Amino acid sequence: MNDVKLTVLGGEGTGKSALIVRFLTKRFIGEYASNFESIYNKHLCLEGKQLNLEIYDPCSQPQKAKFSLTSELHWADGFVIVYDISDRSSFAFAKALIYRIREPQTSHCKRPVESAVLLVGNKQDLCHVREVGWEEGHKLALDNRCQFCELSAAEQSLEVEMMFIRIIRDILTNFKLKEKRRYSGSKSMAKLINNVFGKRRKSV
Ligand SMILES: Nc1nc2c(ncn2[C@@H]2O[C@H](COP(=O)(O)OP(=O)(O)OP(=O)(O)O)[C@@H](O)[C@H]2O)c(=O)[nH]1
Repeated sequence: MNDVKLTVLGGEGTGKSALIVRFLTKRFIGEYASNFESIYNKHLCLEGKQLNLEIYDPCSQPQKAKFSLTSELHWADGFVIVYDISDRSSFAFAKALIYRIREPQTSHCKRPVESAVLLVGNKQDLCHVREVGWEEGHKLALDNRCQFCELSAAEQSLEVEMMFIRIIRDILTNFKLKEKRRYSGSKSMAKLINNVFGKRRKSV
């Protein structure tokens, strides 16, 4: 069974827990205790594969707090970055999170393939008090090689499920890419060794 590790990040009160619970239970629960982090497990079958999905919901960091993400960058195969379309400060925080994830891969988490990232503008039902336009979110995502969608955890169940399936599919694509690179890497290594030792055998 393939393990798929997903971290959900975003500013305080953007709806991270509501999105996760909606995906896991198809229900919307309005209030959650947010002073502890949680890892949720779900088994699902996708693209003919049995998957063990782990979703990490960190206890919220105040948006002004300095965050490192180092452990999340190590652990997660992909990220869902959530902002509230009615709260511009949560969009600025989402931008900072994306830049942190996309900054040149430092040695501590060198990855052969970029992490899969999906930017989500939540609380679309609050469009009457919207502060962040759809185009802004879409541009931020496009400019940083992320997927993008707007939705409402409060009112939409299918869209939330499709959002999670989308990021999981991207992660599975990355797994295939990594496999290919690993295989071609070992193949070229074998060729190199053969060239070196193969030649030496001939000269003896
Ligand atoms: N109108 C509306 N409210 C939402 C939606 N999603 C979440 N909320 C509300 O937003 C508030 C925060 O939701 P949470 O799921 O606790 O948000 P969170 O990001 O996990 O919160 P922290 O863990 O404190 O950062 C709650 O009052 C939810 O009822 C939505 O799609 N629409």
